[in-house]
Amino acid sequence: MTATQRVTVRVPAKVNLQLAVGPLRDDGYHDLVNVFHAVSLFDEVTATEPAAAGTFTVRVEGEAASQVPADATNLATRAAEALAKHAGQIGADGRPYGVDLLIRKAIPVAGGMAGGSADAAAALLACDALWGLGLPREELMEIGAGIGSDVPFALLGGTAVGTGRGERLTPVPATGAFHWVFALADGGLSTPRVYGECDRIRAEAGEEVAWPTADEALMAALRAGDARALGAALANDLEPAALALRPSLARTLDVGRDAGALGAIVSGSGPTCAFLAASADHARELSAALTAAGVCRAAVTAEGPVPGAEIVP
Ligand SMILES: C[C@](O)(CO)[C@H](O)COP(=O)(O)OP(=O)(O)OC[C@H]1O[C@@H](n2ccc(N)nc2=O)[C@H](O)[C@@H]1O
Ligand SMILES: Nc1ncnc2c1ncn2[C@@H]1O[C@H](COP(=O)(O)OP(=O)(O)OP(=O)(O)O)[C@@H](O)[C@H]1O
Repeated sequence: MTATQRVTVRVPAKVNLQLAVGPLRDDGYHDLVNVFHAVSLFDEVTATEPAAAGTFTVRVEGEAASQVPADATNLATRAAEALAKHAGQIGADGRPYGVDLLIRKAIPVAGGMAGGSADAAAALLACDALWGLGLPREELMEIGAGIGSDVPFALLGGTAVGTGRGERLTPVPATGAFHWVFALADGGLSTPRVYGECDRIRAEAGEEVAWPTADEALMAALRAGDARALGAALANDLEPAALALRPSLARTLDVGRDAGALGAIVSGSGPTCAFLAASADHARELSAALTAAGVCRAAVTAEGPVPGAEIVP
């Protein structure tokens, strides 16, 4: 261990600007073109030296804490244990690596905004610092990919295209800031269930599943910082599946569109819905309209892109 006794990392949620889902692979995953965008809705993960060397514990605070497992299945704990294994289990001082993790949750749970993946990414960065490993971020991203497809992006942040199962990332140059509103839903949706429903809908329609490709109009909108063009280009192949599993989301999307959103989309596997606004003021208006219509548990505003996981000084 180093002299550092406690490290806190702040980590953003994501929204998928384009989620093109290709054919189902033999390993149960789908090849994707996944345009990730990090937004200013953050979890915080604090890593502290454990009372007993070699132990891994986790506590969760926040409104949704009861929905998050506080045991070895927590994605943050799994990430810390994977990092300890990667580093050879025993520190330079001869003691086995271990950590007490505290997660302060603000990202909706099972909401399609990669909250669990964000916590895993934060735990990797926090334990790397706590244990004095100093691994390059690329190496942490590789370890993260073993925990979940969305984990590497939470370490990278900004806007990036993910290929493969979403873990192979290329940053996308984007100009300016985009203003978002997120309509949070009661309860979550299971990611494997939503992918399964997507496969079922496609099989029923007898569709040939195309190889996913990046949308050039979307890339141009990002380069130009053109919110109107970006709003028109937002696309999510998982949306029909999320709507089939949670039909009430159709009305949430309609209310946002009617209130003048530049784009309205289910975020990732849902059930959070994302709305692109023209300005910060417009985002506040949209948020008020969604709340007044009673089509969400809560509406929150955020900006993107923001950096990936960062140590809080
Ligand atoms: C929906 C998204 O959040 C969009 O960014 C991601 O694709 C899901 O990423 P994630 O939650 O990190 O997912 P993982 O933990 O890697 O995988 C969970 C499950 O989702 C499905 N899955 C995930 C990623 C992918 N490219 N194809 C899939 O079919 C698989 O059933 C997999 O068993
Ligand atoms: N640290 C964590 N935070 C939230 N959920 C966790 C965590 N660790 C494990 N989980 C479990 O993972 C499930 C999915 O949580 P998560 O919030 O990551 O979903 P999501 O945002 O829909 O994911 P994605 O957008 O990556 O598909 C939860 O229902 C919970 O049981």
